[in-house]
Amino acid sequence: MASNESRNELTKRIIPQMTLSDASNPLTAPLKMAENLTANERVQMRFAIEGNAIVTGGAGTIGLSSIRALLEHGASGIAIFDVPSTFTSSQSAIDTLKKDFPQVAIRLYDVDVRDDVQVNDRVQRVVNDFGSVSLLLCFAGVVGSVHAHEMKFEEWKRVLDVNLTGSWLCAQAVGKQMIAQKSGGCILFTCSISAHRVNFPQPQVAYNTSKAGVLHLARSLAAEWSPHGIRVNSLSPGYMDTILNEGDGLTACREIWTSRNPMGRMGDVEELNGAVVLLCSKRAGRYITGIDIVVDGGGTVF
Ligand SMILES: NC(=O)c1ccc[n+]([C@@H]2O[C@H](COP(=O)([O-])OP(=O)(O)OC[C@H]3O[C@@H](n4cnc5c(N)ncnc54)[C@H](O)[C@@H]3O)[C@@H](O)[C@H]2O)c1
Ligand SMILES: OC[C@@H](O)C(O)[C@H](O)CO
Repeated sequence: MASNESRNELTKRIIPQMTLSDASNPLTAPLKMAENLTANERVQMRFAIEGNAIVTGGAGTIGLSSIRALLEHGASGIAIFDVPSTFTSSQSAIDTLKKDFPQVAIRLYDVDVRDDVQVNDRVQRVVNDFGSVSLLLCFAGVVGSVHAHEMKFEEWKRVLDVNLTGSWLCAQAVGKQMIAQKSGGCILFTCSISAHRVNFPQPQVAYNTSKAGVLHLARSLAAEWSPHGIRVNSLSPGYMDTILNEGDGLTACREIWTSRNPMGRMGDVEELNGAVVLLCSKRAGRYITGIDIVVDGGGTVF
């Protein structure tokens, strides 16, 4: 087994800009826990969220719920990336967040995650506004239920462009910034149980494929960016009780989904937040990278 030092030399030889055991890499620096803390303070510290977060699709149902969890655990700033129409429909929920966390800057950025120019521009604006970015959570996503043999190319492209290419563009723009900051970072993508097995009964070849792509995107970036102190993971929700699962024939599918779930129900978005906090916390999540957490009430066991 290669020692950390010899692995570092090897890594540097192959990819010279990488620095696995650089003292500034938060993933290899010694783990310090402050002394003289109460048990409660230790718990809080373990699950603390540190720094500023960019949250794509942050004005959507799961995005807003996750932002609340990040704020409850100490995030210092939130940049929400979403489209104008969703900012309008979620205006009152965003106002409530701002009222509940008056000490934290919560800023909105209109961005279509499919557009690399927009994505890079908005990430730069976040850096100008907040000074730095420590976390990226990608929730921006669309769903489509069309039979494969009837699907138009535009529909395939719509789903793949938002779910897979959009996740990649945001991760690349933020990852470059994190590497330049030299203080590590954390990226969390949203997959789905459909990244693991095909959704049924709704025909969702583009959606399923996009989410399986995101799963491997997370693993690939975890492998490449650990030497820069950046952890990359993904979350796979099962069927959650959200508007994404209404309309387009999906409401009728709910009975089938719940009948195939050991808990016999859909999930509440709050039930995702334990996994979100674990994966995003600098201490509790420190040795976790390249994994996917499935939160589905056991929906993938049979
Ligand atoms: N709800 C579920 O059951 C479920 C299950 C598994 C995975 N997911 C995934 O979780 C994520 C969030 O889902 P949700 O239930 O909160 O749905 P949602 O529709 O409430 O949220 C999706 C968000 O993405 C935004 N978005 C869409 N296209 C965009 C674009 N081009 N640029 C920027 N933003 C864009 C939307 O405006 C919206 O705010 C999605 O990626 C979805 O695939 C959801
Ligand atoms: O697989 C579950 C989800 O990804 C999603 O809620 C569903 O596919 C939308 O129809």
